[in-house]
Amino acid sequence: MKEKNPWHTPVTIIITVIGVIAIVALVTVAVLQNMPLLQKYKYGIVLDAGSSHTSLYIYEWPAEKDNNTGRVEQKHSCTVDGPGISSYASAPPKAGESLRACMREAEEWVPKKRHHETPLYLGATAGMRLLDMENKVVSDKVFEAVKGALEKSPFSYQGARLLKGQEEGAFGWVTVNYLDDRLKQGLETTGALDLGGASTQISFVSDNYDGSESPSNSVTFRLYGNDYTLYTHSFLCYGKDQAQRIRLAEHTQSGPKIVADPCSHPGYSETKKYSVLYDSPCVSDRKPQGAPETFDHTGTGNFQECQEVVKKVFNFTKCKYSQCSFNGVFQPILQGPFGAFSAYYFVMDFLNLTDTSITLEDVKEKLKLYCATPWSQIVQQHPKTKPKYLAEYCFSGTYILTLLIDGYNFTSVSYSDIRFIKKIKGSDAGWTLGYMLNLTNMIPAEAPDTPPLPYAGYVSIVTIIAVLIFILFLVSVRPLWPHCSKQQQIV
Ligand SMILES: Nc1ccn([C@@H]2O[C@H](COP(=O)(O)OP(=O)(O)O)[C@@H](O)[C@H]2O)c(=O)n1
Ligand SMILES: [Ca+2]
Repeated sequence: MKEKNPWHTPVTIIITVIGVIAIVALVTVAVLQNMPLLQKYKYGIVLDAGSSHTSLYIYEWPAEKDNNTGRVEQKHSCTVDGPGISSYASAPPKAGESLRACMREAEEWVPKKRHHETPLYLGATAGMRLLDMENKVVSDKVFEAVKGALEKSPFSYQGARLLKGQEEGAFGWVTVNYLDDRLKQGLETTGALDLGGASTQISFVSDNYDGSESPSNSVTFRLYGNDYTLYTHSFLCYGKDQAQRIRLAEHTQSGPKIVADPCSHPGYSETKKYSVLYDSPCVSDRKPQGAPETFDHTGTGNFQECQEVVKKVFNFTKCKYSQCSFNGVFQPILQGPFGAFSAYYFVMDFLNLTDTSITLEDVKEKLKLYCATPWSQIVQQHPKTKPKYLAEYCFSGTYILTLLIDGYNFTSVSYSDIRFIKKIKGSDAGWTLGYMLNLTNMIPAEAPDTPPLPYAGYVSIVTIIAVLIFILFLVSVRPLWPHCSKQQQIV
């Protein structure tokens, strides 16, 4: 008669069932507890009130990772119809109204339940800096109008203010390096070159610059545990639209009726008003006395002569520092790769010159041919581009080369370190993202604590260990298994 082991059936079954349930529960709890929360997103909105136009940017990031890195992305952008807010000096309320369509668009892009917690910022740059210098009362009225419009939105309005040139340069640098993932990884940084309509910024880190020479050009950051001393400078009036005015002011000092301009195409001819040309603090003190009301702006299309005229916009004579860029402004030795965005990109893209593997000599040759092309041909080749913009690419291309080479001291070798960029990983290069990251404290000073294992590795290890424990357990209770009991009996 078989002797029945009183332990083996009910006990092993119960132990096994409890063991399985315990392991499943352990793994489930561990996995659920540490699982990234369902992907919920947060949003931030920044309006870039530039001299020529206003753009609205919506940024998005996973809700549980406010403090983490490389995750903020541009979700949408909207270009405000009409000119920049500084152009509404004679009718400030219209500056506020102009923002309405883009604000509505933003309401559609940001999920309704996030509206009230979405920070909304407006930063104004050189157009408003000039208006502020010209007429503070009017610039305050324009700010009041845009504030009124933004306060009415369902978002969490955080203020509309004039950015300092230094902030504009530094936040452009933060944007470029954040998007390139250079800050978190502590890699060599990329310099930032921003060309606007009314001002231009250059920002870079140089081993030769510790901030002691010309401290007003230094901005220090501690980001992800790394210290940076950034050199930055903003040249007011050296955006391409104001530089164009300064250059034409050179031509019109004697108040002529006809201006033969080497930076305009042969056959170009347009009647322009002296009062409009000189309506800017960048040139208003040079307005010729007794000039006629208008002048005929005609083109001769000569690149070399255009270069000569453009060079006169810069003052290279005085420098009280160890070295300067221009106008007596300190600049350390250029270092590292550079990203050139905004109008640098728009102009070079139009001229098919964004590829910097094209040598500087070839770039000049191409520009020479372009400037010499008759205006009628240019208009015919670009039927969709507004003639107002089309008329200026020869000047703008020449200005960009002169600013880079003669102004900032790029050489035919270091020119190839420049990348002309519009976007990095889907987000526009510009100061807005860096501005928002700073104001929302989204870049920590110290490197964030990261879990020692990635999530998938953690789940795998918990599962493997649990299964191993279970197998060990089964092996340890093996003598209680039915067939083992039998074998013991036979022996
Ligand atoms: N599609 C575009 C958009 C802007 N732009 C130019 O890019 C510049 C942008 O300057 P901005 O409005 O940001 O002016 P700032 O306040 O930065 O000086 C202006 O000169 C525009 O004419 C362009 O050339 N093509
Ligand atoms: Ca700008």
